[in-house]
Amino acid sequence: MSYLIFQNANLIHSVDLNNLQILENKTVLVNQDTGIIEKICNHIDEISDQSCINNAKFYQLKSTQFLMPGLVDTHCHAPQFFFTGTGLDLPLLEWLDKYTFPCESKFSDLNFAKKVYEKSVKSHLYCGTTTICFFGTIHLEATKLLVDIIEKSGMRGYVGKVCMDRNSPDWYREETQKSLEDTKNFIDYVLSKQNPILKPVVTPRFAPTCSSQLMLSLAEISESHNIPVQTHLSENVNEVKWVKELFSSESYTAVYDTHGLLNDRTVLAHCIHLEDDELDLIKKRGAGISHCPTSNTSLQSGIMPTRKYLNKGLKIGLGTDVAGGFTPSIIHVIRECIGVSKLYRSFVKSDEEPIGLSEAFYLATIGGAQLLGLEEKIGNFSEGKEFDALLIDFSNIIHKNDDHHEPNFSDDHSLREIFEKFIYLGDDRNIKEIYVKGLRIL
Ligand SMILES: O=c1[nH]c(=O)c2nc[nH]c2[nH]1
Ligand SMILES: [Zn+2]
Repeated sequence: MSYLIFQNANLIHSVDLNNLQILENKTVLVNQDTGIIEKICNHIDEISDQSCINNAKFYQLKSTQFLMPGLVDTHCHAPQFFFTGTGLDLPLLEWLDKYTFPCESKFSDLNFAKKVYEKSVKSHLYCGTTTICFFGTIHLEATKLLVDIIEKSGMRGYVGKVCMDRNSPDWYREETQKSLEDTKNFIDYVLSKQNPILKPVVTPRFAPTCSSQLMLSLAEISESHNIPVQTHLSENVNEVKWVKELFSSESYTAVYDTHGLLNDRTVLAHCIHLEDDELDLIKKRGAGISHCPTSNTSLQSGIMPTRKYLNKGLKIGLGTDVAGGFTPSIIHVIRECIGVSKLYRSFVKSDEEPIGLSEAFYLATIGGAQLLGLEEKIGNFSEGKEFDALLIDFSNIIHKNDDHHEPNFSDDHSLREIFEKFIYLGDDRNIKEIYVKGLRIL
């Protein structure tokens, strides 16, 4: 057995939605073979098994450093990295036609796919994302390649081959049967890797581009393999109207439910314009929501009423939704989550408390883990969980604006303040090391 022992470690993590715990000067014992955090204590003497200590690699952390859980991105499009930061002048349906479908159609070319996917995966990892839930494209081989690239990176990856058999250009659309066969082949491919940190996801793009037959059969595949589902729900008012027309349905959420796609493994991106009965249905089925505020602002989609959903007890994680969202950074999405909920309070509902920093951080870690069914494994530093962590250093970084980045831990600022500064002012340059399941991957 090999072990890691961190000494003088400051740890910052969420215990629950309202409880950000800051632990100073701890000793952390991680078993690198299992990836599990075996002990968090005040002093190495409290580790009773001497063989752990004899087989350990020691890290002495500085007072300017802290460990926080790896970030969870619960909704993102790997191919759209190609046009991130461009084409944000249109709302959803027009944006899909003008920018998204033309870009994604290029992933039939595996050389192009390799080039983009390597950069896409790296860009998320560098921002501190250790678990990511990706949409690929409709192409089987390119989406398999995406899985290979994630595996090589060492990240935890949930990946779906996109399914869509109508209402898109004929050069970016599948035959229903081929979509189903490729989905099954994709699932077999990922499962055959027997890699516990990789999971296939059944991925109907969204109701407008999926026939009833496709969605019903995808639901069966998800059920028979016990595999998660990801899709988009209620992002844009014209989209909602279109879905109601296409399916003569009382609600958008009911469309997924009547096709068997709503269950406790389902990740629903956006969920902005939902009626109360739709929220009740999502809750009843145990499905959860990926909140993507950066994207929602960029595509003029609206503001998700996060406080209301939290009060309902819905599962919520955060998503970058690149390239509707322009940044691969979940840290940035934390800021946006707080920012849009303040706007919501100012302009929509003055009696709803905005989301605070501790809560947004919870959503980016434990919330995301819950949404992906990983709450027993990751999300914080409880003993017995797997060690997915970022080592943050707020010193020794050459930033052009050093005034922001050279606080003195012990003299001028509390650890809590340093943490807040990192969330609002920090970036990938402050992320010194990244661990997944006990292994250093960056
Ligand atoms: O933000 C989004 N990005 C997409 O690619 C997409 N497809 C359907 N609905 C979508 N929403
Ligand atoms: Zn999306």
